[in-house]
Amino acid sequence: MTAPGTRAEAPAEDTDDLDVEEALALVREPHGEPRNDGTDDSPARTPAADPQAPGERPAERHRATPWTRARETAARAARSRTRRAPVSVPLADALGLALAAPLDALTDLPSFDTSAMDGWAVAGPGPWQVREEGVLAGHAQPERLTDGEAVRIATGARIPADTTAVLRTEHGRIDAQGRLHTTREMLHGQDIRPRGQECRNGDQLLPVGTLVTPAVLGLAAAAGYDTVTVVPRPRAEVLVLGDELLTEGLPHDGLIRDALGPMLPPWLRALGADVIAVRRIGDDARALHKAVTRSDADLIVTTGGTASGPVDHVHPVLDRVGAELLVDGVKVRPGHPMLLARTKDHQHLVGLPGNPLAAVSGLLTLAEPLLRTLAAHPAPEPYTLPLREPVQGHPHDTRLVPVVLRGDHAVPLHYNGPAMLRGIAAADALAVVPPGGARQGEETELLDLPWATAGIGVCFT
Ligand SMILES: Nc1nc2c(c(=O)[nH]1)N[C@H]1C(S)=C(S)[C@@H](COP(=O)(O)OP(=O)(O)OC[C@H]3O[C@@H](n4cnc5c(N)ncnc54)[C@H](O)[C@@H]3O)O[C@H]1N2
Ligand code: MOO
Repeated sequence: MTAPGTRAEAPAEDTDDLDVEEALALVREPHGEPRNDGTDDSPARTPAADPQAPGERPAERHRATPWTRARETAARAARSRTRRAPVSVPLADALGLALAAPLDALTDLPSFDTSAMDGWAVAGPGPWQVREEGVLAGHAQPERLTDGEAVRIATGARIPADTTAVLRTEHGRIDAQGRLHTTREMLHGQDIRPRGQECRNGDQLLPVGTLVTPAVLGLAAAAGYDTVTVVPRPRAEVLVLGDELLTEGLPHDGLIRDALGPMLPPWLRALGADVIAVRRIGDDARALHKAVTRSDADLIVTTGGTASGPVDHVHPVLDRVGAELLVDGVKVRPGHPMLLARTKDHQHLVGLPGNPLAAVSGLLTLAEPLLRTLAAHPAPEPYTLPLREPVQGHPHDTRLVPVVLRGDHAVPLHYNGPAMLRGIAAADALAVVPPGGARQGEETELLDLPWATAGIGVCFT
């Protein structure tokens, strides 16, 4: 936690400077005018000209991992551990998981010769005598037809033996003698779906690793499955740190509402995790130590306490449990104090900074590649769009800036300071702005947000 007075007590190089992200948020309004309308959460100041980022000690810069490498490290960390055993789950629980076994057809599809249309099953050339009883879908095997005979048939019904074609209702006419005539030329086998047209029993329908979408669920059911074998969701536990956090009501007396407790669990679920617990730890090193050592989650996500204030307990606790720090700071704004550690053989910890947008940045930089790899999900295809407005860059670090997608452009949003959620709450994606910034019209990589690509109902299961 950033304790009251921390900045005042910090070494001279840290004291006066704004965090660069906060400063940039002030000056990146249209026409490059400094903003002074009270909508940012930092005092109206201009950024320092010093190329060393404000609020940052040289040692931190040296240690911090470049953004792209940090993401690769997180994915590699997940690959380096043994994957959990595949599980068999009912179709209703499989959405969003990856297949751990190929989906092989358990039957021919269709499993019997089927009528593709409502009409008549006919045998031989017309006109045909129409039988009295029709054939409906789901009913017993109909009687064989003889040449010159027809029978009423519904879409999906079994084709009687010796049927030569199905005549659609709209292409047939019954004369005064009750005989059926076709009004069109008919082909042999027309509008019959032959057994095995889509697949034969044992054919591979989908390979290992396929993401279970609603369409996959439909195919699996059609092919005879009640359960599918999938890679289990990685289990995540969220530890919310900070004595200043309220879980309800209005902020008061220096206390603020916990924004991350409500935000992270559904977001982690959208990233493929099963959130097994959310614990409030306060600023209590012993409680944090206990929670970390007792957890059997695949991923522990902490919020806050990553910096070096008097109650920032994440580093000391990681030291104490003998964790291996894989990433200790990332060259990204916001969120540079984020970290990734291996706490046990099969467990990692992502430390998200407490500032809410910085936490989002940590979530997408470290937790997303880790969870995606544990869940055996494919990496999203990188894509770019031109920026509608220029975005000022950090001198050394990547910036992640909330944008909305409008037509063929990404439009940067305001309210993108590290402590703000107003921009991201309206955003479709985060633009990955390289060190030095991006010009108007410059093609810029985008990270989609889960609700923009899949919709809340699909993703946040
Ligand atoms: N001397 C330095 N101070 C700070 C530095 C630095 O480099 N040197 N970095 C700043 C940056 S950048 C960030 S980001 C934060 C990260 O700090 P922590 O991870 O230790 O986070 P806290 O100090 O606990 O909290 C920061 C801020 O966020 C608020 N917060 C915390 N948890 C929540 C929550 N669940 N919901 C809403 N808001 C939360 C907290 O009250 C603080 O205002 O450190 C800077 N300081
Ligand atoms: O720049 Mo910090 O990393 O506020 O988020």
